[in-house]
Amino acid sequence: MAKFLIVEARFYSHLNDMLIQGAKQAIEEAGHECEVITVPGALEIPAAITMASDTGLYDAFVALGVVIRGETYHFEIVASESARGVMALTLDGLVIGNGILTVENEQQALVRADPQQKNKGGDAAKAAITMFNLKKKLS
Ligand SMILES: Nc1c(NC[C@H](O)[C@H](O)[C@H](O)CO)[nH]c(=O)[nH]c1=O
Ligand SMILES: CC(=O)[C@@H](O)COP(=O)(O)O
Repeated sequence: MAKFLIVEARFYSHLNDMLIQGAKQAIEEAGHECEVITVPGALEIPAAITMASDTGLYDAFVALGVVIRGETYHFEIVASESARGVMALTLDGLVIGNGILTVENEQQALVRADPQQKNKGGDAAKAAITMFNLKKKLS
């Protein structure tokens, strides 16, 4: 059994609750444990994963959040830089499933967050589980 940490950026609570539900279900169905920590926005996710990883308490991470396009260039910064930060950590060897939605509007986010529909939280957790298993096999 492995210890997963869900790092969620609580910018849109109702959407995050759905992402977390899907992710937790996938982790628990696979027989693993999980905890959840909360950060303010998607830009804080990579730093929080780094801090949590440094504790040595966690085997794998799931990044969850929702970035919805607004009127300015800020969307591009939050969407791209959060993904870049998560990707940099994976290339350093951390196991992370990226479930940060980057969408045009709330309706797109709802369909993707809902565990009964696209279940992107569950998909991100399953990706982390697969990569955790691969890391174990290759090390
Ligand atoms: N606009 C969204 C943000 N913006 C906030 C940033 O992520 C960050 O918390 C702030 O710039 C302080 O460092 N975050 C989201 O998760 N989703 C958004 O739509
Ligand atoms: C993701 C965002 O950047 C968004 O929430 C910010 O909106 P705006 O560009 O209208 O300030």
